[in-house]
Amino acid sequence: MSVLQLDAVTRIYGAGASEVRALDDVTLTVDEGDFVAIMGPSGSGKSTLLAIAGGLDQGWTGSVTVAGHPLQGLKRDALARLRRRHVGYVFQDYNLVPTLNVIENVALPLELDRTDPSWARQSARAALKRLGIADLAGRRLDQISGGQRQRVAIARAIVGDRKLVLADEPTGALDSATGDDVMQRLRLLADDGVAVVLVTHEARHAGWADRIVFLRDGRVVDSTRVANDPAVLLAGA
Ligand SMILES: Nc1ncnc2c1ncn2[C@@H]1O[C@H](COP(=O)(O)OP(=O)(O)OP(=O)(O)O)[C@@H](O)[C@H]1O
Repeated sequence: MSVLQLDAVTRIYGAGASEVRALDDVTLTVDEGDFVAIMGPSGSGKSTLLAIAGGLDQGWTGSVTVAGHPLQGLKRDALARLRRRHVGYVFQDYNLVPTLNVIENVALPLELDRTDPSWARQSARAALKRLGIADLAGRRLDQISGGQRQRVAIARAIVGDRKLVLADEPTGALDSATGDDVMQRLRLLADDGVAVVLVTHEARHAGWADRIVFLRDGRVVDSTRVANDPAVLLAGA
C-alpha cells in the first residue's frame, strides 16, 4: 500500500523575475516498507519535498496523499492532527525537548494527541525497545550520546505505529560509525513495514535505501534501484 503519494507536485516561491520553482512537477510513490533516499545538489528541492510530504508546507499545487488521506484543502488543525498520527520526523539536530527525559520525549507526540497517558507510556516503551534502547528510558538527554539521541528521535518518529518517517540529514551531527548505526536502524524499520524517506548528501548512506531519487532544479532527474546488501554496506563503512 502506498503510504506517501505525490502527483505532479509543484512549489513556486516568489513571482516574476524572482520566481523559484523549488519543486517542478514531481511524482513520487513510497510504499509500506520502502526506503527512499533523496539526493541532489544544494537548492535542488530536497527539503521542500520533505516539508510538503510531511504537511508542513501548504503553498503547492498537485496532489499529496499520506496514509490514504489527501492533504490538499486540509485546514491547519486537520493537517497537524494528520501529522501527529501518521508522520514522524528525524532531523540532524534531533529536535528533542531538553527538559523531558528519554521516554517523555518519545511519548510526547501521543500525549499531544491526547492519548491516554499510560497507553502513551506503553507505546513509547515499545518504540524504545524497537530501537534497542529500552534501558535508556529514564535518562536525561544530557546523560546519553549523540547516536543514542538520534535513536530516541527515531523512536519518537515511529511511536504509536506511525508508518511514514521523514529524515532530513539525520547523520549530519554524528561520526561515521554512529551514522551507519542510524542508517541500519532506519533500514530495519523499513524491513518492518515503515516507509522511510531520507534526504542525504552522502552516497554511502543512500546505499541503505531501496531506491535513490535524484533531484535537480526541483525536478526528478533520475530514480535508481539499489541492490542493498547490509554485509557489503557495513564492510565498506
Ligand atoms: N521560503 C523560501 N522562500 C524562497 N525560496 C525558497 C524558500 N525555501 C526554499 N527556497 C528555494 O527553493 C529552492 C529549493 O530549496 P530547498 O531548501 O528545498 O533545497 P535543498 O535541496 O533542500 O537544499 P540544501 O541541500 O541546501 O538543503 C532553492 O532555490 C531555495 O532557495
